[in-house]
Amino acid sequence: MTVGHHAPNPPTLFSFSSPDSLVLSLAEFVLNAQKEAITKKGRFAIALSGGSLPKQLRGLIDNPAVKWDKWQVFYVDERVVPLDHEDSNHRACTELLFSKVPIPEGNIHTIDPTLLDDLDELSDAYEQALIGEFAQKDAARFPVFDLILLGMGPDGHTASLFPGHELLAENSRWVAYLEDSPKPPSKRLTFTYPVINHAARVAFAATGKEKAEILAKVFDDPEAGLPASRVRPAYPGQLYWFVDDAASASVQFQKTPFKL
Ligand SMILES: O=C1O[C@H](COP(=O)(O)O)[C@@H](O)[C@H](O)[C@H]1O
Repeated sequence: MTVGHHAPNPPTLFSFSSPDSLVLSLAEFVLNAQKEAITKKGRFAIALSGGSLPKQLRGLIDNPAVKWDKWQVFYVDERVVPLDHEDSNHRACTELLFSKVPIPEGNIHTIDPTLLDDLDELSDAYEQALIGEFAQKDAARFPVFDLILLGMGPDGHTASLFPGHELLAENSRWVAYLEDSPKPPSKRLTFTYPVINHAARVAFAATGKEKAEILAKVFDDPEAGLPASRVRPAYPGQLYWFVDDAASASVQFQKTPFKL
């Protein structure tokens, strides 16, 4: 990727009147990213969030166009709990998506559940898994995911990057941990902005009127520096938002009719 001196591309905001149209369009969008990635590189590197995101991916289930064997899946953030714990993002993605599709287990990169007692080791090991997938880390290089899918909490957090937290300023580590998450559980691992903002495409999915006030702030007051506003993929990366009309009701920023 040539980052150069270009300003980041502006975000594209898609707002849908029904949950089903959002889900179907998001599936179409993921498939388009998958096709482009497989054509170029023979595999599709994608990172998923937890929270409400996994259920928005149900349009991929029973979809014959998905090349599951080509997917390499990482988690944007993960709670430091066993993989079958009810708070685990991996568990949520497995229950709502992976258990229903033929993805090879080895293509899903979870945190190492044997390292839950040592957060340094746990985050280093996850960073090593990224390095293994994306070649050697050096000062000038970052992993370039084909697609990173994010959610946004009602406080404007994304991944496990929370308003006012020191990790918002992390600019060298790819994976970091926190022990003071304001949203339980308190111990978490998260991709940092250097990873999120070097993806080829980043897409948020956020729905419901409880997200309306914060979504307006993210779009119309980006200087406030909310975690979700700080997602600005480096050029030529693209940023998309898939929201419903309830969430976008107060946003002044221009909405775009969905098309690929
Ligand atoms: O704690 C988390 O929250 C965010 C947002 O969740 P949502 O339920 O409001 O969509 C999520 O994206 C992240 O992966 C998760 O760990």
